[in-house]
Amino acid sequence: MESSDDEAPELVPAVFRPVPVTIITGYLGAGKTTLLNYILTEQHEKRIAVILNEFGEGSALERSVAVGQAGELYEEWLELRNGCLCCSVKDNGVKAIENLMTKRGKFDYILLETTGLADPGPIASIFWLDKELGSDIFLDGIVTVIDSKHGLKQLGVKPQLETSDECGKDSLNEAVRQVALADLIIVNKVDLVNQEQLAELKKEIRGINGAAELMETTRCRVDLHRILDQRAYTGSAQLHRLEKLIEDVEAHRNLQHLDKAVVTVTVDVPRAVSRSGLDLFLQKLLWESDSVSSSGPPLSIIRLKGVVSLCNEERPLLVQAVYDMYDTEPIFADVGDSPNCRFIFIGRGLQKRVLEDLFLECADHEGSSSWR
Ligand SMILES: Nc1nc2c(ncn2[C@@H]2O[C@H](COP(=O)(O)OP(=O)(O)OP(=O)(O)O)[C@@H](O)[C@H]2O)c(=O)[nH]1
Ligand SMILES: [Zn+2]
Repeated sequence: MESSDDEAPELVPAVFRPVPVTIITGYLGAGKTTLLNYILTEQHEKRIAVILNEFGEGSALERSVAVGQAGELYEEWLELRNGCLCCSVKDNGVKAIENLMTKRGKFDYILLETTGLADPGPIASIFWLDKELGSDIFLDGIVTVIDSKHGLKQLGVKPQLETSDECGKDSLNEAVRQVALADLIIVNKVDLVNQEQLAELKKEIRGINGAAELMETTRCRVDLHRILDQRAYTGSAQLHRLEKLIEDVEAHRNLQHLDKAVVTVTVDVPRAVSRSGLDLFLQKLLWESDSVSSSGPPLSIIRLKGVVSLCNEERPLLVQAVYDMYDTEPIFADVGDSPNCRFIFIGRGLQKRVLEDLFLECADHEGSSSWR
């Protein structure tokens, strides 16, 4: 067949908006699938795609399902490579999402359920690492479900003995990592415990992550508006959110024990920072943490959020990190005459003073930085 120049294209490419992804994590049996099903049946506004990441015995399959408004399902099964969970999860996660993206336009939200033993960090980082995917989708937030009855035991009230696994990553209890990385924590199965047990668990959770929102549920029945569209990793709303978070963290400060493995610490400095100073600070903190604290326990960051005023810039910068990866985004907010830099750090071996000193040491740094 011949084609002529004046032939009009039959299809005009649709303009898609980036799709938000909410990661649902939580220890074995906490209620992740219950939450997923609840969301799928309760909400009627969005067309939701689901990626399940079940590493069951024998059948290592990853499944992604897109649910249309009319209830129709689009299913996708992906074979998972054998091998170490934390190493393969990124590749497979990317694969699952890419597969799903071929059905773009059929859904406007993605829920991703991790296996109960997964560290959500590597999965969350997919959305930052892959710039191509980054224009299609973005991380909306991490929701961690906790079993009220077994949560304390799973968190290991005493800090775990730290050993190394094959991946060279020291094995911090996965349940603790899930709590540390959460933007929203659902304390589920409250029907199975009494008030004292619940209070003790909440205290433990707050001791680890003082910055996440916390909700109590039975069968994960929650107000869906508080789960979906959190925008925990993007946008100007973060400034106000962060202010509130810092208040919350400070309010829970007395719950934090020094011997705790993972804690939340806030730092608030009433000054601006140079762009290269900020990069230097983040790089030292996240990539060269061994050299940061000379005394005390080794420092490691699991999660970081911050809003900083930059020298010679009107717009402040939103800073986010998950483990050793960080990202920055200018936000629309007026810093006015009182520039400042505020951070929330969640991690191990964190001392407010050490973090403040490191920041001040880097703040005026001028020079080229190859990383932005
Ligand atoms: N009593 C009680 N049981 C619950 C509640 N929420 C969930 N369950 C039950 O707990 C069990 C585990 O729930 P799931 O939703 O499958 O948990 P999950 O986190 O997806 O589990 P895995 O995927 O195996 O890690 C199921 O039998 C649920 O019916 C609750 O609030 N109270
Ligand atoms: Zn499940």
